Amino acid sequence: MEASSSTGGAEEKKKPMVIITIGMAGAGKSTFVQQINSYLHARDSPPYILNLDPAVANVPFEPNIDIRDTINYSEVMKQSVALSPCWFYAVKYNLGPNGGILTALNLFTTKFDQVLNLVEKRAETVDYVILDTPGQIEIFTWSASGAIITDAVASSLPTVVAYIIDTPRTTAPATFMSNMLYACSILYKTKLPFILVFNKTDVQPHDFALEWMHDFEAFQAALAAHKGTTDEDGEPTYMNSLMNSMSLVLDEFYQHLTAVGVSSVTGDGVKEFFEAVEASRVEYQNEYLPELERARAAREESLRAVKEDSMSRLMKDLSVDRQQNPSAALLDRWDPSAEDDDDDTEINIIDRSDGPWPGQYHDITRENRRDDAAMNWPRPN
Ligand SMILES: Nc1nc2c(ncn2[C@@H]2O[C@H](COP(=O)(O)OP(=O)(O)OP(=O)(O)O)[C@@H](O)[C@H]2O)c(=O)[nH]1
Repeated sequence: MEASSSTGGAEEKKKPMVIITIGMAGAGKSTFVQQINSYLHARDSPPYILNLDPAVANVPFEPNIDIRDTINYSEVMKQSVALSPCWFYAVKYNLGPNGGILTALNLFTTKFDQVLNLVEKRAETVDYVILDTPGQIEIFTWSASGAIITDAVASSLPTVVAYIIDTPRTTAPATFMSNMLYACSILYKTKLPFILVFNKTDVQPHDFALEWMHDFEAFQAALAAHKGTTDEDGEPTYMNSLMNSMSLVLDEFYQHLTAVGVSSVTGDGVKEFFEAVEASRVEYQNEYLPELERARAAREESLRAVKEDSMSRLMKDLSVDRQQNPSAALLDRWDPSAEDDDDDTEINIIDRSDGPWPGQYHDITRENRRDDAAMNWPRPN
C-alpha cells in the first residue's frame, strides 16, 4: 500500500482514509469488510476497524472498537421502562428491535469524541479506517447518530462511502432503480465521495449494471421488456413512464460516482476497489473539504451576525430606557455586594448514578489493540 507521499523532500504520511460501508441487510457488508481486511493484512497494512452494529451476533473480523463492548443491546431492549429526568414520570419506551439498535447507536454516539480520539491517535500507523454499519440501513443513514458519526469522521479524515449492493438481487430493472435511488439519497445526504460496490459477482457478474448506468436507452429497453410496462391499449403505464423519467435523472447521478464489481468471497475486484478509494481521496480533498470549510465559515459568520444583531438591539433598548426613565437609569448601577453568592444558586443537574440508567450502559468500551489498553474510557458507576 502506498502510505506516504513526498513533499519538499520529506516523507510525509498520508492521512488514513476512512471507508464507511453502508448497504441493505444481507448485501454482504460484513463479509466485504472481512475481505478488504484480509487484503490489507496480506499487504502488511492492517486497517483499524469499527463495528457499529450493536445487534450483530458474530462478525467475521476482529474489530478494534466494537459498539457491543460499550452498549449491551439486549439490556437496552430489556430496559423498556426508564425514568425520565423528573422522577414522577415513568416513560415506557417499548422498543422494537430497530428502536433498540437505534437507541444503542445513540448511546454510543454520545461517546464518539473518544472514539475519534482513538482513531486520530492511530493516524500515523494505519492507512485505512473501516466502519461496518448496522444491517438495517436506515438506522445509520437516516438517524441523527449516523449523521453525527459521518460528519465527525469526515471532518477529521478523508472519507469515502462504500455502498454495498447485492448484485444477484438487483437484476430486475425496478429493483435496480430503487437501489440506485437509495444510493442517490445517501450521496446527497452525506455529500461524500461515493463508490458503488456491486458485491457477489461470483454469483452474478455486474456487467448488466454497468451497461444500464452508462446507457440509459439500454436500461429503458430492459424496462420495456418487463411485464406490466404497457396497459391494455399498448400505452406505457404510469409506472413505466415514471421509471423512464427517473432513469434520466439518475443518468446525472451516475456521472458522479465510481462503480466496482467485487466478490467478497473470492476477493475478485478488491484491488480495483482500493484504486477507487485512492481516487476518492483526491475527490475528498478537491471537493468535499473546500465545501466543508465554506460551510464552517458560513456558520461562524451567521453566528457572528446573530450575536451582533442581539447586542445592537440590547444597546438600543437600554438607551431608550434611559431616555424614558432617567431617574431609574441613575439607580442602574452594579453593586457587587448585592450579588447572590454563586454557591447558593440551585442548579438543576440530575445525578443519574443511583438511578436505573447505568444498567443500560455496560462496562465498557475496550480496545482490542494492546497498546491502547491504557486509554481512559469512561466507566459509569
Ligand atoms: N456468493 C457470495 N456470497 C456472499 C458474498 N458476500 C456476502 N455473501 C453472503 O451473503 C450473506 C450476507 O452477508 P453478510 O456479510 O452477513 O451481509 P451484511 O450486509 O453484513 O448483513 P447484515 O449484517 O444482516 O446487514 C452471507 O451468507 C454471506 O456469506 C459474495 O461476494 N459472494
